[in-house]
Amino acid sequence: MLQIPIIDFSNFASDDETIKQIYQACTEVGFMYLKNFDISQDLIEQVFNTSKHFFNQPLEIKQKSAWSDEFSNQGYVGIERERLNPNKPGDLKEAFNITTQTQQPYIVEFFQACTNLANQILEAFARALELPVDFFANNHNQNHHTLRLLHYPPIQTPLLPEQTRAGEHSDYGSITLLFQHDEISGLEIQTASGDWIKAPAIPGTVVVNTGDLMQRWTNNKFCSTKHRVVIPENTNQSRYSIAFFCHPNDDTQITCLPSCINESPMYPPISAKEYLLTRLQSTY
Ligand SMILES: O=C(O)CCC(=O)C(=O)O
Ligand SMILES: [Fe+2]
Repeated sequence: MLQIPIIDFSNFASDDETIKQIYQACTEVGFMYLKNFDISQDLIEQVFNTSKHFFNQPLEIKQKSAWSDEFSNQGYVGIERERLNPNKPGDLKEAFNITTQTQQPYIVEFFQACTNLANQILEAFARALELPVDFFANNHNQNHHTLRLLHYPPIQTPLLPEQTRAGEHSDYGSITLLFQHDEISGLEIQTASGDWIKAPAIPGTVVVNTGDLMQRWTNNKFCSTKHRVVIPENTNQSRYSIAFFCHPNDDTQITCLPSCINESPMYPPISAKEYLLTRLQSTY
């Protein structure tokens, strides 16, 4: 049975064994849990508190900072507005997208901490693929990342057929860091054989998954695994999570890496910006 590995990240810079584990996770699962990474649990807790405080406000207040378009891709996204699976009903969640323009103190600090961790992970990926260590990080230095606070409210209305908290999808960017809270899980990932396995919250860890652009870049060596958030048994509880979506620089051409190609590349080159805009346009 396929499992999502838990990898100790503390010695990533010097330990080849860590790099091997990361390579295996990216090629076989597309998901991993990291523990002993450099973001304090206190800071993560502060951001969850900020998130709860924000979503607790009346809808009229939240709507004042409503998401307006995929070009700025920031602000409040109301319940059922987004369909991560465009063929299914709207997702039973609300979200707040944050880019580098935000001023809120804990958020600014957390955004920076996530950027640093993402760069370390990108460095580990480069080593795993025997590329120059700063290959991926150099293509991510213009800060096009998005931090997303997510709230899945208690289910109060009857569900539409096949409606869920987040429809099955793969992430669009290069990597995603996902912080889960409490025991109220629901995150599931799809294995190559099509089964769904649970990805519960594990205290002290961050979930890391590789997105579509990383899959393209590596010519399918690293997998962009489908995942979803299902309705829990106890429908009265809220679920909170925080996702940090890493995006390469807008003008980075995502061209299959020669070292990952056996016969011919599986994808034509595409700029990171063009790919992300196309995907965002299909989900709102
Ligand atoms: O909330 C979660 O656990 C996952 C959310 C997710 O997959 C996404 O927003 O892309
Ligand atoms: Fe996702």
